[in-house]
Amino acid sequence: HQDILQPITTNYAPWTHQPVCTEHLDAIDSPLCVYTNATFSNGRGISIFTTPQIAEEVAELLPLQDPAILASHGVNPDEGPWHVRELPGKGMGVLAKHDLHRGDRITAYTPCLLAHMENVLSTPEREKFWRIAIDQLPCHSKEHYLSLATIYGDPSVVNQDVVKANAFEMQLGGQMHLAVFPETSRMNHACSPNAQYYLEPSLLAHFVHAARDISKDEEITISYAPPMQPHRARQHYLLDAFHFTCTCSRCRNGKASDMALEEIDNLQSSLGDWSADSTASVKNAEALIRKYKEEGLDAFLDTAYGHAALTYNAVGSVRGTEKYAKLAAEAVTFKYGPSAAELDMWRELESKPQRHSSWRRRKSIG
Ligand SMILES: C[S@@+](CC[C@H](N)C(=O)[O-])C[C@H]1O[C@@H](n2cnc3c(N)ncnc32)[C@H](O)[C@@H]1O
Repeated sequence: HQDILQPITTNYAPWTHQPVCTEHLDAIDSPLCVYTNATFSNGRGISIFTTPQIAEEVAELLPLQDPAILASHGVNPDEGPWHVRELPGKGMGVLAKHDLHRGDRITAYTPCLLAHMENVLSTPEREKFWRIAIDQLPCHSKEHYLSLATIYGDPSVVNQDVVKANAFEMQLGGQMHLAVFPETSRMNHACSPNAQYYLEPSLLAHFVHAARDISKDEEITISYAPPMQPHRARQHYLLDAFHFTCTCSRCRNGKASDMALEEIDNLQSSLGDWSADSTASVKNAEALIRKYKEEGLDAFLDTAYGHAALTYNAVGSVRGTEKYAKLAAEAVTFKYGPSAAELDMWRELESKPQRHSSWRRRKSIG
């Protein structure tokens, strides 16, 4: 009975349970196994359904090697500047506990489930393994997971249903995985969201920051759908993937929002045209930023700020370049995280505008 009484052993370290595996799957040339660390991050726990090779890579990541690393990055706090409430027509939602400023961190959490994206297993087979993954989590995490929203409401596939309604995609070991972050899962969608998220796979974490100022008791929203797609395409995507009809401000005025997108598109084409007869101008760059803000697209301003930085540099304005390269870097950080590849370029442009290939390239245009 010793084994039964002590199911948690160190034999599989850092995993606390013996991995449970499928047979070899030819399509991915590997089995997939459930790996659980039930003590992860002060007993929050984490279960990963992935290949043995990727599990080895994950086991080497800092959060599994050094228990203090997540806390030092402010990940998995006990509480944050938000609370959950029932909202008319949306189920639960997340509201701001107090006023928030653009750039403030809202949530930072690790997932309780990470599952390799595949279409090899049958639905019942996948459910069997994902159920083991969730069952092996500490009680409070399992309960939290099973309390989340579902799409179909079919209890026989509840573990997949929760993933369908709540998962984000996270790249691990070169393969896409689905990740469920229970706290962040309560955030609803808006096509003009006031918050922006990014994933940091090296920390196994998901971060959300305010994309503009948010008032106390205002709902905190993120975008589930590509925000620059036309109204019909966004609606279609949300209905198909999440089974709801979006009634956000941009969707209530679908025609106006499509016209604004067209204007944005035209301005971006003009600013991206480096030929001699380009209509690019700093006036157009400023108009583009205004248009993004009017549409509530603050979370996606990196593109507009980037155009502005290059346009100001192209007419030899160091001040304009510095201002917008800095804002572009900041917007990129909110959207892709502090290790985003584009950051170096904007920082370089901000510190040495004259060295950039765009310097005075349109010196005749004002
Ligand atoms: C990730 S969950 C968001 C939290 C969810 N409202 C809850 O009660 O847990 C996704 C589900 O929330 C609902 N939802 C999200 N955004 C919505 C919106 N803008 N309008 C209506 N329902 C929404 C949909 O049912 C969707 O499938």
